[in-house]
Formats: sequence, C-alpha cells, structure tokens
Amino acid sequence: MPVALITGITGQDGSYLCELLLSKGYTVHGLVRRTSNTVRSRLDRLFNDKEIYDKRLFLHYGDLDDVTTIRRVLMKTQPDELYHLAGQSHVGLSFEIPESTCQFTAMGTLRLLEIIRDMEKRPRLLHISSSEVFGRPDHSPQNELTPMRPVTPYGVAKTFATQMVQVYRDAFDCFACNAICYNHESPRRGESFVTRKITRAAAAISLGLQSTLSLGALDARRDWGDAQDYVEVMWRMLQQPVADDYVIGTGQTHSIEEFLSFAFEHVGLNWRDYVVIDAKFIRPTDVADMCGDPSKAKRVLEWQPKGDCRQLAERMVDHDLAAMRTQKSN
Ligand SMILES: C[C@H]1O[C@H](OP(=O)(O)OP(=O)(O)OC[C@H]2O[C@@H](n3cnc4c(=O)[nH]c(N)nc43)[C@H](O)[C@@H]2O)[C@@H](O)[C@@H](O)C1=O
Repeated sequence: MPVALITGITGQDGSYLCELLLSKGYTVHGLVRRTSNTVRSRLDRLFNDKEIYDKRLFLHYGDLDDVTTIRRVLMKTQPDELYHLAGQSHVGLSFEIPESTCQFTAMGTLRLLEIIRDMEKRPRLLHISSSEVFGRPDHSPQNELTPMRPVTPYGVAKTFATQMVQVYRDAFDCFACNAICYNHESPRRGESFVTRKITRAAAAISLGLQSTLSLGALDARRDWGDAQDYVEVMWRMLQQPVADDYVIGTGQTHSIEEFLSFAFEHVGLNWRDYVVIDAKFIRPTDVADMCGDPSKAKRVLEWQPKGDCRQLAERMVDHDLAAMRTQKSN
C-alpha cells in the first residue's frame, strides 16, 4: 500500500488530495499546525469514517519552521510521496506579513528539500507552485518556459521555492516536481479569496443576511480552475518516470466582474446593486491578467481541465446557500 504525506492537509487542496489518495488505496499522513482551533471541517467526512480514520489516515502536529519535528515525522512515516501544499497562500496578506510568508512558503520548502536530500529512501516530492511566480509576463498564455518575474512578496517566496525544487532536482537528483498552479476554486475555498467571498455574499444577500459586498479592484482577470481537478494532476505528476514542472491552468480567463455576474445572476440579483469598493482590499501591486497554457500537462500527463467558470461559480453559490439555510434553521 503506497504511503503519502501531505503538508497543508486541512486546506482546500489538501483535503481533496487526501480523499483522492485514500480512494486509490494510499495510507495518508498529514502534517497539521498546532492551534487552539481543532475544527478541521474539510476533513470531517473522513474523520467520521472509522474504517479510514483508524487505519489509513493519520495526522501529525508540525510547523514548517520546526525542522526537528518534520524530520521525525518523515523518518517515522517513510512516505513514498510527499505533497507539499502548506504555506501562507494569501497574496494580499503577504504585503502585511512578508517575513512570515517567506519563512513558511520559501524557507519551509527549502527545509523539506534539505531533509529529503539526507533520507536514505527519498520520497517523491510535489511542490505546489503558483502563477504568481510570473508576475507581469510579457506574453499570454504562460508556459513552463515563461521567465519568473514576481511582483508580490508571495510571488517572490514562491519563486524561491520553485527554483529550489529545480536546483535539488538537478544538483542532488531528487525526484521533485513543481505544479505551477493558476487560481483554483471550490466550495472549500478559503473565505477571504475573492471567488468564495463573492459566492458567499451572493448567497447571503439573496437570503437577506447581508446587504453589501466590499471588494478591491475589479479589473483583474484570472484563469480560474476547479480545485478537485487540480489535485488529480498533482498525483499524476508523481506517477511519471521523470520529475518535471508543469503549468496547471485552463487556458481561459475571466474578469472579477464576470465572476460577480455568474454568482449573482444565479440567485437572480444584479451585483452592481450591492458591490462597494473598499480601498483596504486594493493591493500595492497586483498581477493583472494571468492565463496558463496547460499544453504540456495535457500532452505528458494526459490531463484535460474540466468544467467552466460559470458552472464553478454556480456550484459554489449552491453550496453556500445550502450551508446558510441549514445554519439559519438551527
Ligand atoms: C495563483 C494564486 O491564486 C490565488 O491568489 P490571487 O490571484 O491573489 O487570489 P485572490 O482570490 O485573493 O484574488 C484574485 C484577484 O481579486 C482581486 N480582489 C478584488 N477584491 C478582492 C477582495 O476583496 N479580496 C481578495 N482576496 N481579492 C480581491 C485581487 O486583487 C486579485 O486581483 C491564491 O490561491 C494564491 O495562493 C495563488 O497562488
């Protein structure tokens, strides 16, 4: 039975990946941060399945800046595959906390690479990189050869981590891959990211629970994919004979205004009646129009991005409506 270790298992991607690996017969270990909040709602379904939780899913406390503990967990679990998804992932927040963003996102990755380098039986490593590494590229769509020119603290931290993965692959022969992911969303998306903020607001406004939605700049365009679809491709990357980097996107972009329309139209409302611009959500620098070229992933990994953005937005609104209705009736 293959063994996987996931950092960031309680997040959107980590929880979907955990489900995918369990469905494929893996034993899954997850690294979780010790906080006073023990609610891990994205994993609830799995915790309630005794067969899985007792025998094939194990959580270990450990922070990315705690090398001793991470080394101990790696030595104890001896994973075949290590999916490194943890880190400070909010771009806007990275302007407020650049040091800790770099500590976790950049240095955290280097620490993992250093431990793997010393291991007798090295796990295959998947590092989740980001389209933010491209910053303001001079061509669109971007692919694996597009130069990295980040413009945000988060983008800089991800660039460091991505390039370290390449260095450890080349210099030390580690099986280490970068999944250069564009935005990917789902009903499990964190509530401070723009898509989920919008779908929750559309649901809440339609139920009379909220009256306005405060946002920052609305002109950016993003290549929004489906998170569940993206974890499948992460797994495929580690099944290849050779480690490599892949751009993971849909090749299509939408503006925030379009996403607003998808979500609000679904509940019969016009977003223009509710959105207010609040300067506190406008970033000092932002990437404008990000579009991924997934040709290599399609060709080598035989992967086809699924779904469209309107359907994704509608699915998220439906989820938020259902959750709010349940809460309201309790
Ligand atoms: C690929 C990349 O994808 C994500 O980063 P992101 O693209 O920054 O995602 P977001 O949802 O925070 O912002 C999208 C856009 O929406 C604008 N925007 C307007 N008003 C609000 C607003 O009120 N909140 C937020 N969050 N954004 C807003 C904001 O300025 C930006 O232009 C992360 O997963 C990251 O980890 C990652 O790797």
